[in-house]
Amino acid sequence: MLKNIVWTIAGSDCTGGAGIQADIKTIHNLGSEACSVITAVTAQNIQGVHEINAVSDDVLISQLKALSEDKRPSAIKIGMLANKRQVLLVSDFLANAKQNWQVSPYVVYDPVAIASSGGELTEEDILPTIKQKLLPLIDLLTPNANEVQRVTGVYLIGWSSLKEAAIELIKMGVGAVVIKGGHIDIVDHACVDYCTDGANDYWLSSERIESEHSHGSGCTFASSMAALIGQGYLLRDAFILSKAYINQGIKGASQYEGIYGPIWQGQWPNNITDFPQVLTNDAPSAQQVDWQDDSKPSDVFESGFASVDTDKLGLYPVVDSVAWIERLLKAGVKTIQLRDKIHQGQELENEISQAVALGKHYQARVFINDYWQLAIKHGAYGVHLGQEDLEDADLQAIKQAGLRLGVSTHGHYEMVKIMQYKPSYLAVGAIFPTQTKDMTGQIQGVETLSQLCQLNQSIPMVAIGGITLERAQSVAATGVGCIAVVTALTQAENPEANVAAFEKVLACH
Ligand SMILES: Cc1ncc(COP(=O)(O)OP(=O)(O)O)c(N)n1
Ligand SMILES: Cc1nc(C(=O)O)sc1CCOP(=O)(O)O
Ligand SMILES: [Mg+2]
Repeated sequence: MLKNIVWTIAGSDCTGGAGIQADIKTIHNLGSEACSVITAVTAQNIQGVHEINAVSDDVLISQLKALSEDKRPSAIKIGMLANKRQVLLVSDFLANAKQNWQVSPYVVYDPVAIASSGGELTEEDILPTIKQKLLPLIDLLTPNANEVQRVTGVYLIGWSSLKEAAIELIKMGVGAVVIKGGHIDIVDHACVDYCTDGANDYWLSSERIESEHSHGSGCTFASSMAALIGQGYLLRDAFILSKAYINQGIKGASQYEGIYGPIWQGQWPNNITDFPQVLTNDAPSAQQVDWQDDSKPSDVFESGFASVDTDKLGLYPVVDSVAWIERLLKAGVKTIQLRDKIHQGQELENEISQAVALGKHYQARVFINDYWQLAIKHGAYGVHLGQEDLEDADLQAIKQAGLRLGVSTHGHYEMVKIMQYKPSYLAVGAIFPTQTKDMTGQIQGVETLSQLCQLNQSIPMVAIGGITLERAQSVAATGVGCIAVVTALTQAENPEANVAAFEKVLACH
C-alpha cells in the first residue's frame, strides 16, 4: 500500500529529542512516510543551544528540488528556519507548490522562535519576514504562549485572550491555529489547548502532567498534526489525536533519567486515559478550568443514561415509517429506529405512538430520531440525537423519563466529547459514502471505526453509513457490535433475507 508522504523542513537536533529527528519518528510512527529538508545543524544539549549552522541556500534548495521531483507530500511541517534568506526561499517554494502542484500540500508551521531549552534558534530577527512572506501560506500555525505573544503582541491572561490572539493570527493569513497550552498559566493543574479555523472553535483540557521531560513536544505535536491531516483526518480529529500523542509521549518519557529529557514519540495513541477532555459549556471539565464565566454545573453529567442492557445491539434498521417498523420487527429485528423526516403535527405523533406500541408488542428497542419530547410523551424505549439536536434538547428530561439516549458522532473529537454525557450508545458515521444523507468530509472508514472501538470500551457502539451486506463483515470485525442501515434493507429485493444475513455476520463477532 502507498504511504502518505509528509515532509519536515526543520533543523537537526543532535540530541535526537526535537527538530528533524523528532519529526521523522513522529511521522513514521503515526503511519506516514517521512522525508526531510534540513535547514540547519544545531549543536545542543540539556544546557542549551551551543551552535547553529544554517545550511547554505543551495543546500536548502537542492533538497526541496530533489523531493519535489518524486516525493510530493500531502502535508509539510515547517520547524526551524535559521535566517531571513531561508524564510524567503521556503516561502517562494511554497507559493509555487500551492499554485502549480496538482495536489496542494497542507502546510503546518511550528514557529520555533525560541528553543524550549531557552536558546535562540535564529541568527537574527526574522519575525517581520515571517509575518509578511510565510504566514499567508500557512494552513495551520501551532504556536506556544511565548510565540503567540511575540507574533501578535497579545498576552494570554484569560481564556478569551486565546481567541483574541487566534483572530489576529488568522488576520495575518494563516488558515487555522492551535495555541498550545503547555506554557499557559491561567490555571496550574490543567493544560488547555485551543484550535480554531476562524469558523469553528475546539477546546481541549488535560490534567497537567508533572514532568521535566518535554523536550521536542512542540515539534512532535506539529508533525503529528501534519501526518494526520495528510492522512485525511479532520482538523478537530487531528487536534485531539495529536494531544493524546503528546500526553502519551510525556508519560512515556518519565523513564528517562536527568533533567529536560525528550518526550517519547510512541505508537498510535489508543489508550483513552491519554486523551484530553473536550471542553463544552456546563461540562465538569470546563468548570475545573473556569472556562466560561457564565457556565453553571449541569446535573446531566452526574450519572449515565439508562442502559440498553447489552453491549451488542445487533442489526439496527433506521426506517421512515410504521409500516417498515412492523415488517422488520416481524422479521426478528430487536433494535430499530423511526427516522421520520416527512410527517408533522398529529400525523407524526401518531407514527411515533404506533412505533412505540409495536416495540412493546414485539419486545424490541424502538428509538425515536430527533423528536425527544414526543418520545418521552409516548414512553419510547429511547431517543436518537445528532450533534446539532443536542444543543436544543433537554437531556436531563430524557434521562429523568428513563429513556435511553443514542448520539451520532463523526470521529475522535466528537466521540470523546460525547463520552462525557455517558449516553446509552454512541453511533459512528459515516463509515462509507452514503446516498441517504450528505456526509461529505465525514467518511470514517473501517480503520477509524476500529480505533474508536478500541478507545471506547465502556459505551455500546453503533456503526452507520453506506453499510451493505458485502461490507458488513469488515465492519463487524472492528468489534462494533451493532450495524445501523437504511438502504441495505429498504432498497433490498428481499429485506427479510437481508435481516437474517446481517444477523449471521454479526453473530460471528
Ligand atoms: C444510529 C444512527 N446514527 C446516526 C444517525 C444520524 O442522526 P443525526 O446526525 O441527528 O441525523 P438525522 O438522522 O437526524 O438526519 C441516526 N439517525 N441514527
Ligand atoms: C442517517 C445517517 N446518519 C449517518 C451518520 O453518519 O450520522 S449516515 C446516515 C445514512 C445511513 O444510510 P445508509 O445505510 O443508506 O447509508
Ligand atoms: Mg437528528
